[in-house]
Amino acid sequence: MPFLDVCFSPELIHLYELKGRVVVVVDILRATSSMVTGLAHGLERIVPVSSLEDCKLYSQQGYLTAAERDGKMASDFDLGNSPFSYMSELVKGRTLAMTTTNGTRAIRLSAAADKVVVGAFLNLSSVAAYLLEQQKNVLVVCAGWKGKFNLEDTLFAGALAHKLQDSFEPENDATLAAWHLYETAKNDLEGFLSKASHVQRLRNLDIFKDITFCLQPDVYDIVPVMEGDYLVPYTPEVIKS
Ligand SMILES: O=C(O)[C@H](CS(=O)(=O)O)OP(=O)(O)O
Ligand SMILES: [Mg+2]
Repeated sequence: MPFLDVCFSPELIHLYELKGRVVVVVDILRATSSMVTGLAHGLERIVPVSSLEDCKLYSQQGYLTAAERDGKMASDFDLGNSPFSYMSELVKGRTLAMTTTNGTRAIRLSAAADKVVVGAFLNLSSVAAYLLEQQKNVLVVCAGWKGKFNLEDTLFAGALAHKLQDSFEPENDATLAAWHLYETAKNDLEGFLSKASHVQRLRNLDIFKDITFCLQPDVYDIVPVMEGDYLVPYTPEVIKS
């Protein structure tokens, strides 16, 4: 049986052998939830970039651009980091260059993996189906917050471990911890997260509906998969049928 492991912060990623694994990068609030939403609403592809400067260069090439720092949309870009802005007609058929505080960095740090995909509660079952298709060891990389642990990404890792419990073996205590945390929280994710740091940070910015939206399971059936420099949408066969 393949293994499922969890890396609680991008700062710990150097401890893991990425080669031979599928990495699932998760940033529930809000980067990976927004990526899934955008690709499900017709974005053609997304290039995750690390810096605001690099993102700006893409705009000179005619790309749509999205940039967020400290929860706020950076000025002079087309989109921020709210999933609701990724539902607009503006995204259809376009390529997006995107940079966020935590999520896009975690994706770039995972590049050495055999495959890098993007997970969120919004596409939880599709990510599980994709991993069943691949049959390789999995590492869930939690984007966390500025190098620190967060609850919401760990809950996603636990939810995925629950979904895959008959087909993937927990590699160590990190997976077991995420599994138990999700077991405790699963009946009321939003209530469980009410004191979580980033939930409070977003509330202080008057961002409420994003939190509720990002915690919904299985709204979309696509999995963003990294192909070269771009995330493109993929729908697993079992989800299609
Ligand atoms: O926009 C977000 O939700 C966060 C902002 S931050 O963590 O407060 O800087 O960015 P993300 O990269 O999606 O974690
Ligand atoms: Mg985040």
